[in-house]
Amino acid sequence: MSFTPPSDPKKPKSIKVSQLCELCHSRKALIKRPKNLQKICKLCFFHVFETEIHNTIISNNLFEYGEKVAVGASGGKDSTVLAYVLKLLNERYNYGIQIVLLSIDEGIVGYRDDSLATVKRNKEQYGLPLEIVSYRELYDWTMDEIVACAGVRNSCTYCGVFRRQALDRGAAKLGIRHVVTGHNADDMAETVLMNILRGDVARLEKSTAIMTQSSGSPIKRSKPFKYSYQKEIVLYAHYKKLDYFSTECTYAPEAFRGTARELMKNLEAVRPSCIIDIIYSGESLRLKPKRTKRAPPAGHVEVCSDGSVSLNGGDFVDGNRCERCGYLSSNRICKACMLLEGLQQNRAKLSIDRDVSTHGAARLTRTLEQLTF
Ligand SMILES: Nc1ncnc2c1ncn2[C@@H]1O[C@H](COP(=O)(O)OP(=O)(O)OP(=O)(O)O)[C@@H](O)[C@H]1O
Repeated sequence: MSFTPPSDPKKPKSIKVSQLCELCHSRKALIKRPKNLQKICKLCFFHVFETEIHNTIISNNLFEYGEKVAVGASGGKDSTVLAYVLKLLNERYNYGIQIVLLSIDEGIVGYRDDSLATVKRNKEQYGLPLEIVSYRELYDWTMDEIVACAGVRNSCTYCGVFRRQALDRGAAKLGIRHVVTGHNADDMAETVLMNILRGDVARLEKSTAIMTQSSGSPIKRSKPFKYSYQKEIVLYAHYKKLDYFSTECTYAPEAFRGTARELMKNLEAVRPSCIIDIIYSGESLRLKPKRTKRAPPAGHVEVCSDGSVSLNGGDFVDGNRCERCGYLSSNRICKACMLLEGLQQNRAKLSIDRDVSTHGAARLTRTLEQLTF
């Protein structure tokens, strides 16, 4: 491509060749791509970023024409960029999908309420319908209450199980069978690393799948940002001036995930391609066939030495429904109901004041501190 002359011919700016975009060779390079350190201009960055996501969508046949798709919208950078880019690509390439924003309100005062305000603005900005489903309406618990009852240590376990099911139930309510989330390449690599370090072979096998579907559930999940670097998502949101919420969750990430994240960041600083390389390694692993092991009894909840909760719902039955809540579950009792049972036993013991409308977790924590056992 030819060199673009400066806009004011009287004041010619000498652009060093090294400062020109390495892709169009005409505009000034403004961004060093975190993925491959290429120096490129803003327009080429938008183009490559969007095109790589389009290629991921097409090469993995993520969407069917006419399909209704729910974007798991948390108001954070990843899902905000996902909603924006999906709408743009859907119009540009005519995927023929109908996009809906689906948000889960976990009930974390001072965090999720603020991020949901962002999603409500995104709804207007992008002209997309929004559905909000809350833990309170589904489980009669908020995350603030759960943390006050079960402690902050296991909060990610509870939140993860409930959010997963809540997204499914929210989608089912809307008659949607496909949920897309903003999980990015960094999240993927981090998960592969964590599973390797834990020796969790069963999870390792599934951790790089772009599309997943639980047995017994009609709802599939996909991750169009599987190969998109977090730093590039942030850059895109910044240069596109997207409206997103950037505060970390009140409850710190699971300690081990935090350590794996730190390790990934250090590795990326030395060798940026290691994020993609870890994903490729995960995809290429061939695991030994599994040995069958006798399952613990149904409803068994085991707290491991690292504080994590291991769940077992007994015999695996495809297409089953949970005996308690009636929602689709591959186990006799779904994971959410197993966790709820433990929480309810604690609630009965502690008789926690449920009115958290004013002070959230702080109020409940104080209530707990006043109790004697
Ligand atoms: N409360 C929620 N409601 C709907 N979807 C959610 C919610 N929380 C998370 N998700 C979905 O799961 C993805 C990964 O969530 P995670 O908690 O890891 O947040 P994240 O990496 O900070 O992403 P984001 O920047 O979108 O918040 C999000 O991108 C989003 O698609």
